[in-house]
Amino acid sequence: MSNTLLKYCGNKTLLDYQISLQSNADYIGFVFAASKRRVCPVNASNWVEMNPPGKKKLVGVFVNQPIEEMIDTAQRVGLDVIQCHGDENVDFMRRLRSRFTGEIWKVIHHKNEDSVYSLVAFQGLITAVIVDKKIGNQYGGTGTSFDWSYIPAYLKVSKSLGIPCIIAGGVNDETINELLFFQPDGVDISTGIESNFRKDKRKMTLIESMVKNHGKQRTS
Ligand SMILES: O=C(O)c1ccccc1NCC(=O)[C@H](O)[C@H](O)COP(=O)(O)O
Repeated sequence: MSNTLLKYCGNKTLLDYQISLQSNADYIGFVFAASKRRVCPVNASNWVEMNPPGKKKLVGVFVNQPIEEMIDTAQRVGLDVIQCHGDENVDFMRRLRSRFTGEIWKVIHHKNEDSVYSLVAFQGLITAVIVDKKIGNQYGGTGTSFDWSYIPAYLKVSKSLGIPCIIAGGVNDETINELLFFQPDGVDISTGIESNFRKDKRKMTLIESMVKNHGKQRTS
């Protein structure tokens, strides 16, 4: 079996969430930030109450939002992970760390080599890093990849900090084999598991078989 962590993000309806629940994903994400995938905490909390996530962990995605809002949403929905997907700085992350006992993930929007080393400043404050692509004021969910030749550098730095490195942006059934070649710790997908803006079970199954087969090749 592959040990690559899998997160399915941007679950926008009860049906999306139920489809993700039936998948082999480790993490299920809700976007609580400005986005076409934004969900309201009351709806997400009702869905979770009706369909408890079992062993899967719930992730809330936020972009430059107040800590109080993150904590309220985390408590209401029962989030295991707060994912800061904006321009949150070290001081903000330190304050969040002192208020939230669960996992905290921080995005790095890859621009250039400096982006790789910007991760070091968050040492001790975050439990995983997500590397993603930002386009204009679209902080995530763009369906577009950053320059993957930088992945080995991100993996090296995150390993030295003792945290997993999760790759996001433009991952789908046509690109995932190329990504798995780099052996990331985790993969985060939103657009690539959708058809007509709704989560697609068939695409998830295809991606999961590729992740599983890749794991087999690595260990045999
Ligand atoms: O998904 C969004 O709409 C979104 C909007 C604003 C900030 C973050 C967002 N998504 C965060 C994620 O974790 C996505 O899975 C990640 O950006 C990858 O997206 P995609 O390229 O669509 O697979």
